Amino acid sequence: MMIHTNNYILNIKELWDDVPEEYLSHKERYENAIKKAFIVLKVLRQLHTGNIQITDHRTPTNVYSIQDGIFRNVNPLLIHIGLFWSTIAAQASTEQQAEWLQPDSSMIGTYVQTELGHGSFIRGIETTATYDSTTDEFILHTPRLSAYKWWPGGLGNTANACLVMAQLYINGTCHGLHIFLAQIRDFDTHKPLPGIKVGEIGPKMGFNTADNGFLGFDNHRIPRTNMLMKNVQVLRDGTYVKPKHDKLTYGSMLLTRVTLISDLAYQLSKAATIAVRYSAVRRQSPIKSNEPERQILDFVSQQHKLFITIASSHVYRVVGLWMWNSHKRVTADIHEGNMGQLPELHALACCLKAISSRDASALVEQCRLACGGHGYMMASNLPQIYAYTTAAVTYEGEYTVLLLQTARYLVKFWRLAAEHKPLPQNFAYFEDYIKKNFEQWRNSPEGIIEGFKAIVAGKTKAAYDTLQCNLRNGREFEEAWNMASVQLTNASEAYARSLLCEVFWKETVQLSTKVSKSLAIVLEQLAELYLMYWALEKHGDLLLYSTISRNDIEALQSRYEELLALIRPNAVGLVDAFDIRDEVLCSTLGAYDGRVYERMMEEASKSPLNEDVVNESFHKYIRPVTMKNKL
Ligand SMILES: CC/C=C\C/C=C\C/C=C\C/C=C\C/C=C\CCCC(=O)SCCNC(=O)CCNC(=O)[C@H](O)C(C)(C)COP(=O)(O)OP(=O)(O)OC[C@H]1O[C@@H](n2cnc3c(N)ncnc32)[C@H](O)[C@@H]1OP(=O)(O)O
Ligand SMILES: Cc1cc2nc3c(=O)[nH]c(=O)nc-3n(C[C@H](O)[C@H](O)[C@H](O)COP(=O)(O)OP(=O)(O)OC[C@H]3O[C@@H](n4cnc5c(N)ncnc54)[C@H](O)[C@@H]3O)c2cc1C
Repeated sequence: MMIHTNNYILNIKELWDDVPEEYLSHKERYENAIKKAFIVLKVLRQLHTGNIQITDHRTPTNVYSIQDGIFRNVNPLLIHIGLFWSTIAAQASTEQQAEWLQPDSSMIGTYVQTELGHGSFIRGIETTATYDSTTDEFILHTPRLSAYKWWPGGLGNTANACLVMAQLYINGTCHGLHIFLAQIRDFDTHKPLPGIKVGEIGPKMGFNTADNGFLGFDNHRIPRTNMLMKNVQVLRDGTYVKPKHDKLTYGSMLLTRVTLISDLAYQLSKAATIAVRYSAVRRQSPIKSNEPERQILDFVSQQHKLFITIASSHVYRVVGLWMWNSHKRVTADIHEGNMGQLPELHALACCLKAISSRDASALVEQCRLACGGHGYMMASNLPQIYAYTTAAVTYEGEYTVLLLQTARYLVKFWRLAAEHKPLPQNFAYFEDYIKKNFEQWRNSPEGIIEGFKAIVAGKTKAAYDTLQCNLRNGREFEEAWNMASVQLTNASEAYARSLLCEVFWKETVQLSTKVSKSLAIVLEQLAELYLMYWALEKHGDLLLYSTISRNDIEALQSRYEELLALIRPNAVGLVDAFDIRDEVLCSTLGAYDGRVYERMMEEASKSPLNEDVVNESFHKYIRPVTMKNKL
């Protein structure tokens, strides 16, 4: 069968709600979401097996973006689709993949890593997998309360299998963290298997249909062949065959961090679409007293809030794709046994995941605030987008923890520079900074990129010097590192920003040669706006570490304001170009037709509190008090 994905899915009636999700209980929400999840899964499986083919020349990610509208919240199978299968595909041996990756598999899985006691510091994970050579099995065990798995999406009620991260023990020796496939519920009855304690963790700020769960093992046995064995093996006699790199087990986190950058770009484009369209419809106060009230989009301060969101969505789309391609390249190298590029990819993924999630949640919130009171309504969908986006600052590697990973990488290169050892080309600017080869400031995108590199060098130097000073004062390395950690995270953040500016500008300039002149102008305006915005935000750092002057900053401010005016006529066109359907935006404020007030009234009429003209609580609680007072 040939289908157009959007039309096909939009026509599946059971996927679309009559009653807004906010009015359902926690349990009803899950049940509604799981019904839809299995309809979506069926479509994905049909696409995968080729039973249905799409005519819109896109990939299953098309289904992924439409699902934001279907679920409004989160697909309870997100981790099953996004992490369970991809981890098996990346880390299981060919034989294991042949057995487990069947399109008609009974397994509904999840990725079970975090515990009540440990999330960031995964070496501290306490769940054990002990090899029993007499039976050729691993025994999974939760030794204490803090070792209970806590958080995995889909675990609460849905999954019947999972990939568990546990400490591997063979003959009393701990070999560190490894991944094991464990069945946790009966495929037929769905009851937890003996030795399994599993449940749901309760309501959260968002992700309320994600079915996050807890899990404990009481000496639960699984076959030896259930350890994921592509990169590392345990043989029948208990021999441990080491991986080529001991962090290959962490590969799923790396991949998800890379994927997330593009997902956050998409969330930003949704928020920008809602806020810009609303700002074109909403009129509030005249600019000159004798004129009619103006669209709030005409206020320059409103443009300042919104155009950076449009630009940031483009930045993360471009950089997300750039990282995706790097990941593909490095993975191919790893297949060939070359691990050389893995540390760089890890360092980039860490800081870019951290900054993209932090930027995205701040900008989504900025869009919500830019919609005034109406942005506070659930029906605007901005609160839900915020709750979804801000979770990404924490999951898949907490913000600060990831920035500190990138700092390790920066400090290594700074040490090389300080010791006058050869540096890779992309860190040659460290040497320039040490030799005080400062470029004359240029008020241009290229000049700003150079300025950001000077900030990275200056902040890495400051962090490194503090670290050395702490060491000289007799501190042990880890303690000295902790004492310098504020400066270290600052250096990482600056590094991420310089990468974002450089990659976005270079890719935009390249893209501009391939599109029409009029489109190229707008794309370059957006890219320039992004660079100017951040140069102004970080002007204090530029003054500290580059050769910028006060006059240069004033000139940047003028150019920035000029860019806001240049982008204003295209603002609505730019968000329309994100091409997000009303059914996906789910917003009274952001629909294409601009019927904001009509939609708000229509949505309000769905409130159960409007079902009765007089709510029965009046008779029970209000009247006895108010009537008594009258007497
Ligand atoms: C229809 C649907 C279709 C598609 C969907 C597709 C995609 C989905 C898209 C988006 C997903 C959206 C939503 C998902 C929602 C929720 C998902 C949430 C899932 C989770 O949260 S899973 C749990 C994640 N947990 C973490 O991330 C924990 C964070 N902690 C760590 O990663 C590590 O502990 C650490 C990196 C902080 C430190 O590790 P360590 O202590 O073992 O290591 P050291 O600090 O000692 O470092 C040693 C050395 O190793 C290097 N290193 C560390 N990690 C890696 C790595 N991953 N790769 C390579 N190298 C690594 C480190 O740099 C050190 O090197 P050095 O040379 O010594 O400096
Ligand atoms: C919505 C959601 C979905 C999730 N889904 C899954 C899932 O499917 N599977 C799964 O396994 N997990 C999942 N998680 C768990 C998630 O990965 C962890 O919460 C995350 O990795 C952070 O770990 P933590 O909660 O232990 O935070 P902590 O590490 O306890 O962080 C608390 C504070 O301590 C600071 N801190 C911690 N260590 C350091 C350090 N070394 N240096 C400096 N500061 C430090 C942090 O910066 C932070 O400020 C999910 C979480 C959420 C919120």
